[in-house]
Amino acid sequence: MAPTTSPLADAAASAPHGLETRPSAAPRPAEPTPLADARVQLAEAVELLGYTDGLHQMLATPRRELSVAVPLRMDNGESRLYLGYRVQHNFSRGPAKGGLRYAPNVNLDEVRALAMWMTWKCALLDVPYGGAKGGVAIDPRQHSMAELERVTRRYTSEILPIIGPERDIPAPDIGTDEQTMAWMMDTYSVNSGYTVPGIVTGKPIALGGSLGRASATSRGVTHIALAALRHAGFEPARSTAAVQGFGKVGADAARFLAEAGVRVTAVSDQYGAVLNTGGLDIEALTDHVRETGSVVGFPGADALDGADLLTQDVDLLVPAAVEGVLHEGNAADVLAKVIVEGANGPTTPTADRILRERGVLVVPDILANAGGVIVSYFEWVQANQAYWWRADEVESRLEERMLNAWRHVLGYAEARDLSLRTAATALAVERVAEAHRLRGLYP
Ligand SMILES: NC(=O)C1=CN([C@@H]2O[C@H](COP(=O)(O)OP(=O)(O)OC[C@H]3O[C@@H](n4cnc5c(N)ncnc54)[C@H](OP(=O)(O)O)[C@@H]3O)[C@@H](O)[C@H]2O)C=CC1
Ligand SMILES: O=C(O)CCC(=O)C(=O)O
Repeated sequence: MAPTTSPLADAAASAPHGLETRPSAAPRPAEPTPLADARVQLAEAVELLGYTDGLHQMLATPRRELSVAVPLRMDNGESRLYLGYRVQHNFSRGPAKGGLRYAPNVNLDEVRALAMWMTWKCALLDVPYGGAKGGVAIDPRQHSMAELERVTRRYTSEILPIIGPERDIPAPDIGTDEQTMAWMMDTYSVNSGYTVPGIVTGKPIALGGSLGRASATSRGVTHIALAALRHAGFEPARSTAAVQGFGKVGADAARFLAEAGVRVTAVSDQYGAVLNTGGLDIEALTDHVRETGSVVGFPGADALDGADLLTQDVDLLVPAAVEGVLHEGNAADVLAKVIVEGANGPTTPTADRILRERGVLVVPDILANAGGVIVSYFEWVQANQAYWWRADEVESRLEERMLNAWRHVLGYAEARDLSLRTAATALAVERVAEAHRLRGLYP
């Protein structure tokens, strides 16, 4: 029988009574925003590549943006109205691709930034997509499964004119999951008159999803984290780590790191953090989160302030929650020597500069968390061919692509004395600009 509440709503319903969300970091100084951060990163790459202002403008500007109103009839009969967005930043290399986020603070500028990062990520990993992102400004924890289904179907209907397996292919992001993708696929298919599995990725396996997609981002983060630790002179089996965010990316990243021998000493979620310097039992912690809805109160650890997670004395820090958590107000206090960005946009340009000056190796989001879109690409290929691969095939192809990209970015950065972020962005931007040039769109 179909469940009547979502896993997210279940978690909220069972969260310890009175638990409040906590800031993910010490308060970030007022501006800039993720969009400003993304634009600074692009400008640095453009300067390095010596591009014209016209090409810079072309690369900076989303090709298509749609804002939609999403009315919701609540279970109690009341009505609400939510705002939703889909931004297609670029499709010069193929259909636009990127996740759908449900979070209360979603806004158009944030979605624009996330869409731009998707363009660079897809180009860097050489998957044949452009970049897109979507969002609805809604807190999924405040809604029943039935309400989330209605919101998802309505949002999908509103953006239907601009999505499609050859146009723009959504996937899960913060606050959405494979059930969300199943509703999107059904809504699109009903409107098409036939089943279109290639319209979304991150679907349930039973609907044509790929083995290995659910854990792909975290596996990719782990491949990169182990390579980066070794590059920085750390033996993973003697290293320690802290992970911010215990959702789809953070929880599995903590598990895979622990399986690789890394001592994961601290993790956090919206409600707070937990610390055990001897190493957290990630399996027991996962059970605790399933039962209570939060890492807070885990009996095998001490309580820690969420903001303090980022400044723990560990070798590796994996921010895997939201943007802008490492900023000029806390970058100097970070003790980790390696940062691997599971989240999109967790480090501001000012923090990047401070961390680089302090010798901290920052592996940027567009490389570190690309495992998700790589296996989304595999899923789309499998769905379009109606032929599915074994889990070990998916995982070995994922590892090969991640490590090839790591070596490529590292080599480019070292040859030019660049940060990994500037190197990765420049490599990606160059590929997108080349596509523009070949298609005749060079201004
Ligand atoms: N899912 C994917 O395949 C990919 C995701 N990403 C990026 O990874 C990051 C996490 O996404 P994902 O794991 O999918 O999302 P989830 O919704 O599954 O998990 C998000 C996690 O972050 C925590 N969190 C949310 N807001 C805050 C906050 N303000 N402060 C502290 N913690 C917070 C949540 O806490 P709580 O559990 O209490 O809600 C949760 O643990 C995002 O930046 C996303 O864009 C990047 C590539 C692919
Ligand atoms: O799997 C995808 O298509 C995109 C995942 C995503 O949103 C991201 O990489 O940020």
